[in-house]
Amino acid sequence: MNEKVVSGTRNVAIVGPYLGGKTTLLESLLFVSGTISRKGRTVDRNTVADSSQEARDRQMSIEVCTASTDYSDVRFTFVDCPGSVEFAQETYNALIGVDAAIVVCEPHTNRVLTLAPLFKFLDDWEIPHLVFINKMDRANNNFMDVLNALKTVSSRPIVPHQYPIGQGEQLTGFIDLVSEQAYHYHPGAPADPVPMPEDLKEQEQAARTEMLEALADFDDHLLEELLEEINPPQEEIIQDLKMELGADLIVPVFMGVAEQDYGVRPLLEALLREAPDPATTAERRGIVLHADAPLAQVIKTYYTPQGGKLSLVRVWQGTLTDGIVLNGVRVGGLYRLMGQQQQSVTQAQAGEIVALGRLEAIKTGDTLTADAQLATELPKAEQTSPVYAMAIAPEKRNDEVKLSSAIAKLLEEDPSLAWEQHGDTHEVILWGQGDIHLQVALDRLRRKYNLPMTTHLPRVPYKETIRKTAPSVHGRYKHQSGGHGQFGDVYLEIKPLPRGEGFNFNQTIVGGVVPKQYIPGVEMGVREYLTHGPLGFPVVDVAVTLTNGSYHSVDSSEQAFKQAARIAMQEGMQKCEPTLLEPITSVQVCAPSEFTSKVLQLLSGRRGQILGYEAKSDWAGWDCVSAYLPQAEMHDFIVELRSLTMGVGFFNWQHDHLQEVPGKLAEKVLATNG
Ligand SMILES: Nc1nc2c(ncn2[C@@H]2O[C@H](COP(=O)(O)OP(=O)(O)OP(=O)(O)O)[C@@H](O)[C@H]2O)c(=O)[nH]1
Repeated sequence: MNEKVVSGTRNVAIVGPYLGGKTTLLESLLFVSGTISRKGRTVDRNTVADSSQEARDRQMSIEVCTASTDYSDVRFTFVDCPGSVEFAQETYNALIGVDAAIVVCEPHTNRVLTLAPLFKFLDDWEIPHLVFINKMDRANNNFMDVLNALKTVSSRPIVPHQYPIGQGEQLTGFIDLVSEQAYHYHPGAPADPVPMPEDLKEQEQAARTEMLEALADFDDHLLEELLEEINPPQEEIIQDLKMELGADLIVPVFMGVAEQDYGVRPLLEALLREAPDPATTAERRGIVLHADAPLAQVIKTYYTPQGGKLSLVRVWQGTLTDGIVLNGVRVGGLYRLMGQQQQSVTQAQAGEIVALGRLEAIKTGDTLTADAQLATELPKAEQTSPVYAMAIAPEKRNDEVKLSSAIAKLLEEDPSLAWEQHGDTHEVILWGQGDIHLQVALDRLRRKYNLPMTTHLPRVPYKETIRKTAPSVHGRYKHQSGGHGQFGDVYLEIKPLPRGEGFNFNQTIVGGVVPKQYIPGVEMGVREYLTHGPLGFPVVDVAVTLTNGSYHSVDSSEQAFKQAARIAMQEGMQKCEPTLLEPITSVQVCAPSEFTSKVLQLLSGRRGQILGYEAKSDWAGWDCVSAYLPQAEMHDFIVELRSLTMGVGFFNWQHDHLQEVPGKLAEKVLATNG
């Protein structure tokens, strides 16, 4: 298919907190630029993005979706990203491949904290971004107050680019602070220029001065003009906005009502004028352009409902063509995506975002080259660690064999999932970022792979140990049933070991009372018994010594000694005061410092042992609390942590040690697990 020739490309991510209106904004951007003639609505489940059944069912974005539109001879590829924290990894992986990001937020000062992790990521990765304050028809906070609140979560200066005329339901238009031109919004049509409202002149001047002063911090010429009270020419201001946004020095702020297309054309115009082009982005990322050498990076992997694999890539340099071999794999199809629709293209140039077909064994984040010599890995977004688990099993037993390959594909599509088959509980555990995240994964297993699953809370992998020594326990196995019989006879010492020492087996046999060839049988019998101790759990931190025994020259065998050892263990362990052990994780919980006392309470309320807390070194205004937390208390810890911290708190964890379960609680655990 012949494609329209355009003079430039911009790849722009649409990011921001949950339900801020990102998908609606994309719909509006496609509409005002003429790519779609009728807008869909998320409630009607007919938008270009959020086109998967899993997204439509929930009326929320669950993965990145791209759509392109040509505007004034430039091809914009927008990447609509999910807002829910449970799908943040999707957003981070995609942000690596764009030239700029529009941060969509709501005009509420008390919600800006939800932007903190996103701003942090954008700042750390130096991704040029601007803010679009959406839902201005619902604003109940003053515009400048929202701006000031935004300043508290951004390390870059927040710079007004527009000023609203009216507020909330009274919103009628905006003033462009560069041209000082006022506009009147019209539903479904471009805004009309109108005279500047007299009563807003003062506020407009104040906002404009704020913008110019912020720009002048990076431009001495502009600073001089301001000091000499010279009104700088518009071209100079636009040039500064372009340079300073492109270098991620400032964050310009726009506004509107995406649902009514208010403010969307000016946003598109600003992106056209001021957003950095792909070559500038590549240069800033330190990618030295060799025009002929293809270099791309995967920012998302999809498995289509038909089962085909698509790798969404940012082409950093060179040209990709269908059939090209990248990282040793032949590309089977080149597509531009419009939500779930694929449009075949013959080639993709440096700076484009396209989907490549059938790149088996290639993962999200991978750097793709045609020439192995050039294969230096481009940096990729850090992997978020899984914090929420569910045990899963196929509804139909025969499906067990299909499960691992289906899960492998799920993980390719969504690298923030993880899975394990637990060694002790034998459960298949699916790990992710929260309940919705895992429910989406289960829906995909059912729909795409015809694998309906049952779920339950993962069992806590309790273990047990002993408190006392049994110095000499006797086990005798004697069996006579025709032919030759079975005879094994042992004395064992069972002793507790310090925590974390595991298990060891010794023998102090003298005079061959238990012949050497039978001793491995004894150890086997002991080990087998210890997989399931008197309380029903695997036994740890125990030493068993074979001290004595006897044998029969005809009837003894390794098997008989194994049985004898089991008998001794069964009897002896009861005398050793078995006790229940629970896994304790070491957690690091991070949240804005205003929530630290709540985090401490949350941990203590869940039997956590606080080890201390300190300011998070790489994040001003955030604290990290270190603690030991019983794994039994971790299941919905993230849910409560998020609800206490406006959704921004997170934690990392790892198994640390085993610890005795306190008496009363142990009784409860044994009553429910026994
Ligand atoms: N009043 C008002 N509502 C809006 C506006 N823009 C979007 N909405 C509504 O806000 C809700 C969320 O919009 P979406 O576009 O799905 O939000 P989103 O940011 O894409 O959602 P996620 O990607 O799931 O985080 C929908 O009900 C929209 O109709 C707006 O400008 N004004």
